[in-house]
Amino acid sequence: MLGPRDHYDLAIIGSGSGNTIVDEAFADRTVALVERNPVFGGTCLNVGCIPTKMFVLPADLAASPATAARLGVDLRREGVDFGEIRDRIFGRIDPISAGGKQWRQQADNLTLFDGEARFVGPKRLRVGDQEFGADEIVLATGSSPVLPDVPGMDLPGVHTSDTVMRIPDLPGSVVIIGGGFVAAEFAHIFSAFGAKVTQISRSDALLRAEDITISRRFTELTAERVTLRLNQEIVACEEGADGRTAVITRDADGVDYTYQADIVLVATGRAPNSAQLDPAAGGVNVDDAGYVIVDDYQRTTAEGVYALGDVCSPWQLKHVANAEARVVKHNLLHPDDLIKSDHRFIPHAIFTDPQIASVGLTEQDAVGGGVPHVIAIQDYGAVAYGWALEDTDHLVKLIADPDGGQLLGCHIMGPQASTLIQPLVQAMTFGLPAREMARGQYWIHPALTEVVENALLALPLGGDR
Ligand SMILES: Cc1cc2nc3c(=O)[nH]c(=O)nc-3n(C[C@H](O)[C@H](O)[C@H](O)COP(=O)(O)OP(=O)(O)OC[C@H]3O[C@@H](n4cnc5c(N)ncnc54)[C@H](O)[C@@H]3O)c2cc1C
Ligand SMILES: NC(=O)c1ccc[n+]([C@@H]2O[C@H](COP(=O)([O-])OP(=O)(O)OC[C@H]3O[C@@H](n4cnc5c(N)ncnc54)[C@H](O)[C@@H]3O)[C@@H](O)[C@H]2O)c1
Repeated sequence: MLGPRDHYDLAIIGSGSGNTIVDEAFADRTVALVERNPVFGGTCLNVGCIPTKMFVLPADLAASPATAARLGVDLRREGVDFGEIRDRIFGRIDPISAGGKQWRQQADNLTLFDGEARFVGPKRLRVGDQEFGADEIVLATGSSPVLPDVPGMDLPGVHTSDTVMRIPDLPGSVVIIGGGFVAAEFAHIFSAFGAKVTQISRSDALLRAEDITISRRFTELTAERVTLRLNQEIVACEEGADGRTAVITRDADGVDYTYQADIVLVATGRAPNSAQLDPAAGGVNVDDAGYVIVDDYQRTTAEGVYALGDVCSPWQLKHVANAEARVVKHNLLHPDDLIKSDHRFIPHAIFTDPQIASVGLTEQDAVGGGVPHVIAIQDYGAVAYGWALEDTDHLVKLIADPDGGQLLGCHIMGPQASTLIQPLVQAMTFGLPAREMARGQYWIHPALTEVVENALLALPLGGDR
């Protein structure tokens, strides 16, 4: 490893997507890489996308007896070995994280700093008692869970997604606070594993940022699997009976309720890790929500300082952080030929039950923004593979421009949604109109992709189908 120096060519703060930038193309540059967490590799690898999805797959299997029964197959869930699942997941992830750190420590042009970085002046950083400057700096410090400002959030039974995947045993009961992505995924995981789940949301529907049809139907389906309490504010968490934790809530009429559970998962959003950087000292401006302000080239307001990922991207998605890291990498290597980030058609998927995937405008966006549009809703149950699934609940909803038929928004809820959405993302990104997409290619019969084909054909665009 390169010993600490007073000056580097490049400093990168954060070992998540920031760690993907430096490769052999940077061999002639001195690099400082700073990570405050002893665990290397950031959120996605250690406490985010990867371990959650590794829990979701066994949860899907654990939930499958109910689906199988509808099809005349008697599957029995004999049990879920939570400890075995947890240890298998982290037995795989932890060595990848440790290996990534070791690899960086061996690089002869890079110093790995263990500690929290902050600006002490323009292009000048402090980590612990060490101070150094850098010609260029990349802020890739991610985001952290935000907890409601109520008493009891520090009780031992209260978890966030950072800690809940390493608990010793499967809890008998879980209260989940929140109605967003994290809450949806963990409600599926814990309920499928057999825990009694109570989900509490302060609003009247789950996943309210999704298209209104999806949000409403998902809320109804969730209420069949977990105890769902809507329109309740969190008042406090307290120590409950028998070592459990009590969650106190209040409804719109001022009536208080108490829910007791073995553990509480707080999933009330994430905020960018910018304040600890003392960005003002480095000339870096942040917005009211704390996001570092960047231009299309990922440049901050301070010359030579770039930012990427959750610290500057309200989308808070790994594929966005990675794409922005590729832009920053290019721009560091080619200062005379800068490229822009493309934030036009960013998809996301929520790996809950049922899966949800989406890209582009929702119906409420289109209506609210006065955007001319037509809509098609295609049920899974109306295509051949949907018959095989005996599907009754799931759908594809498309929103398109009535002139020209360009797709404006695509929303899928049901099996394989995260995969089915990809050709629609492709069509939007490359400007392929709906009719041409439907009729300009073969669709494998009777694959589930026919639900996308039929949704495209159902758009009221006029002309021949
Ligand atoms: C439970 C969960 C599930 C998720 N699932 C998905 C998913 O399925 N798909 C998806 O696209 N996205 C998912 N996400 C979001 C995804 O994990 C993030 O968008 C992504 O990891 C952000 O990457 P990043 O590089 O910006 O930040 P991070 O990966 O968080 O990296 C930032 C790093 O910077 C370090 N750091 C912060 N401040 C400092 C400082 N001052 N000095 C030094 N180091 C610092 C942090 O310790 C951290 O290691 C999930 C998130 C969570 C929480
Ligand atoms: N599959 C994926 O891509 C995936 C999975 C998990 C997380 N993520 C990313 O991580 C981000 C954070 O996830 P999240 O679920 O924590 O946030 P979120 O923004 O998706 O949902 C937060 C929820 O908490 C509620 N809330 C906020 N403050 C509250 C309060 N004080 N009291 C009660 N409820 C409150 C909100 O109304 C909302 O329902 C997501 O936005 C997403 O970008 C992505």
